[in-house]
Amino acid sequence: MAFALTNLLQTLRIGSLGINKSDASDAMLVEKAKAKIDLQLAVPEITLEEVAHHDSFDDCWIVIYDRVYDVTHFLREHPGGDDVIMDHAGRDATIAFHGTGHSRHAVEQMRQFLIGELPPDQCIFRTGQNKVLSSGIPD
Ligand code: HEM
Repeated sequence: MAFALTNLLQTLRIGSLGINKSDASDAMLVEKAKAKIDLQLAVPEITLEEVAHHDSFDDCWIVIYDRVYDVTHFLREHPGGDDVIMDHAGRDATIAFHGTGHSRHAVEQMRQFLIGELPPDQCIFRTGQNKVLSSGIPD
């Protein structure tokens, strides 16, 4: 299903380059397809208390912008070193992550480690007036 939707998105992108198609209707279809893909990426809620249990080199979760990432297998490959991530193992690493000024590539790479999101009452970046506004951070 995801494969089919990806194909659809690619087809529409090519179509909207100008071959007799309404850009507006293309855009609408793309938005609908994206929404379906987003639904498929839905992840479970994980509390900060649960995250705190995963604070070791062999089992390392971190929170970035209210989302939970299992970076256990990424630690050794991290271009910035394993120690800087281990400093935040089992905890919120948002400020450190953002302060380092990670590239768009890093933000994209992060998606593959996503395992959950904080419950709404523990979110501090994506709730109420505090919606994340930084460019490059996943929607
Ligand atoms: C899943 C989470 C993370 C991913 C996918 C990730 C990815 C990357 C990547 C791809 C780079 C190379 C430079 C770039 O493209 O921006 C990098 C560098 C770096 N990262 Fe991360 N990172 C993550 C978490 C963190 C955290 C939590 C810290 C905490 C301080 C951190 C600190 C650094 C540092 C210090 C560098 C080196 C910057 C430099 O030498 O210019 N990263 N990271």
